[in-house]
Amino acid sequence: MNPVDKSSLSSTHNPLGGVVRSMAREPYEPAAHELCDDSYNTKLFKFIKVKEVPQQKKDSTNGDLQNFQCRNRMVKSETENKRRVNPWKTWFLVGALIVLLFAVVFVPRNFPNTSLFNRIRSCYCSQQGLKYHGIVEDCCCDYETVDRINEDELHPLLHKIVKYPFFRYFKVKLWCDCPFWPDDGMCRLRDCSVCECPENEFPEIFKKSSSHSHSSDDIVCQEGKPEATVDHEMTYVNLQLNPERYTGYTGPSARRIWDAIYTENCPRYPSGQCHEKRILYKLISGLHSSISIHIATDYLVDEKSNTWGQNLSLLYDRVLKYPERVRNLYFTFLFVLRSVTKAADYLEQADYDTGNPLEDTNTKLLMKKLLRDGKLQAACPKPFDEANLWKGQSGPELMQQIQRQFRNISALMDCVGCEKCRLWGKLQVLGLGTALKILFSVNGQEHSGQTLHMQRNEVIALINLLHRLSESIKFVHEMGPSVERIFGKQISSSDQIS
Ligand SMILES: Cc1cc2nc3c(=O)[nH]c(=O)nc-3n(C[C@H](O)[C@H](O)[C@H](O)COP(=O)(O)OP(=O)(O)OC[C@H]3O[C@@H](n4cnc5c(N)ncnc54)[C@H](O)[C@@H]3O)c2cc1C
Repeated sequence: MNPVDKSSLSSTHNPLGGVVRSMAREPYEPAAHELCDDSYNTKLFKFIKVKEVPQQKKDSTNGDLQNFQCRNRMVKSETENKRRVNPWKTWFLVGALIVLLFAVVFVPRNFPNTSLFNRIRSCYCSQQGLKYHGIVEDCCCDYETVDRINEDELHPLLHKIVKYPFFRYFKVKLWCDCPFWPDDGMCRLRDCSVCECPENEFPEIFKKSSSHSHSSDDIVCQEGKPEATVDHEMTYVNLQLNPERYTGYTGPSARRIWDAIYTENCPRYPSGQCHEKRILYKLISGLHSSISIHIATDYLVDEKSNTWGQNLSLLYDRVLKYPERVRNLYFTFLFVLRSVTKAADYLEQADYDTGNPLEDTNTKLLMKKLLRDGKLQAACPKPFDEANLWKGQSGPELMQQIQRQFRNISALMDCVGCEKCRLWGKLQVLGLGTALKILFSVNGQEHSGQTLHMQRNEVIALINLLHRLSESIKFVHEMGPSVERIFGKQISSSDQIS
């Protein structure tokens, strides 16, 4: 071989911006990457062979390059020999590779609760710096799975379902007296008020009572005064026209209600206390987070020009800054999701008739898809395990205590001083109550031994609540990390200044 012309060593740039190296080389001492780049085989060659090439050969007459090529050939042929001699080794390696691939790709996707893989995954996630990873507390599903399944399956389905007539008309008694204190709430925005449906808008069939598989709705004012239960006070509201969003309802009135809920009806038991006691607090806190998230995502950013948009600092200040509130949101979502899947047989058979055959058939089909979703069942078969709750000697007593507290919380919704907040407050509290009722039931039996039964309004509330929570989870998952980076930094740098 001719001596190498150094000018031919020059590198050129390829059109994609990478560097293309000339083939010619200087007399050879092989570059590190040529002998041991990260390819497994090259390392194998190096390991097996380099020692066995006699040193004199390297320095012999044909020069280093030939030496290297020769050495490489030798290494290869040696390896090939070894392969020929021992084919089991190759098969063993291929087998190991397949098992590894199976373990990394298939098992975690299909058996997300396999503890070994959860551990591997949580290690991986903590390396990625994710704040929420591992199993959602007291639940049977991890954060990553919830995010994935919500984004791919649940949210798109729920988003369609709630638009169908059956789910978009909610029957509500918006004006009841507050049973605890004189009404004090005043909402300053026009957006506080609810636009009620005209008589001819909501499905005729809803007006007729119990000719359906759902029993007729029996809505009384929560303070339980029968004289207040006059049907003309009932209102049908089109939820699609009255979205949950910022209303300007704030100050002492709103604060008083949250305080009453937390301090009197679902105190925050220290962790370590029996988890039945903490459940109600976590459910309400998760719901509170979701309400705050909806305020933040649909906010009146400029009152003068009536411009609506996102308020990310509010999202951070009220929810993201407190990881416990985010965790409670995931908990509440899984709790409600479990109640929906537990009641799957009932909900699948339910009558979604609104007098519009095409839309009603679609509602039924989508509900079936939601209830029997294969990916959900594979990834998170039992989002929450209620089997161990309310057991033991104090079980029945605890259950009654929660029911009592929950009735009080429902009654407090009549004290919410803003119509639209009251509408969504009542709907979501009814949804939570329905979820509890389903999970209190054993094998579809309510406690008196009666078969589980749901009113139409309860089904509407349950599914709309699940949709609200699903939307909040989606938003936190998509926006959370960047909002935390921006606002978390601002806070820590202002902490440093002060
Ligand atoms: C039932 C209900 C429905 C409402 N719906 C709407 C609505 O649709 N649109 C609207 O604009 N306003 C709504 N509001 C008002 C809204 O929730 C706030 O009360 C209001 O915006 C004032 O917020 P704040 O900053 O004072 O904190 P608030 O949200 O009122 O919180 C009060 C206190 O509760 C604690 N807290 C806050 N979040 C959590 C949590 N996730 N878990 C545990 N503790 C928590 C904190 O100590 C906080 O200081 C509603 C209020 C109620 C009671």
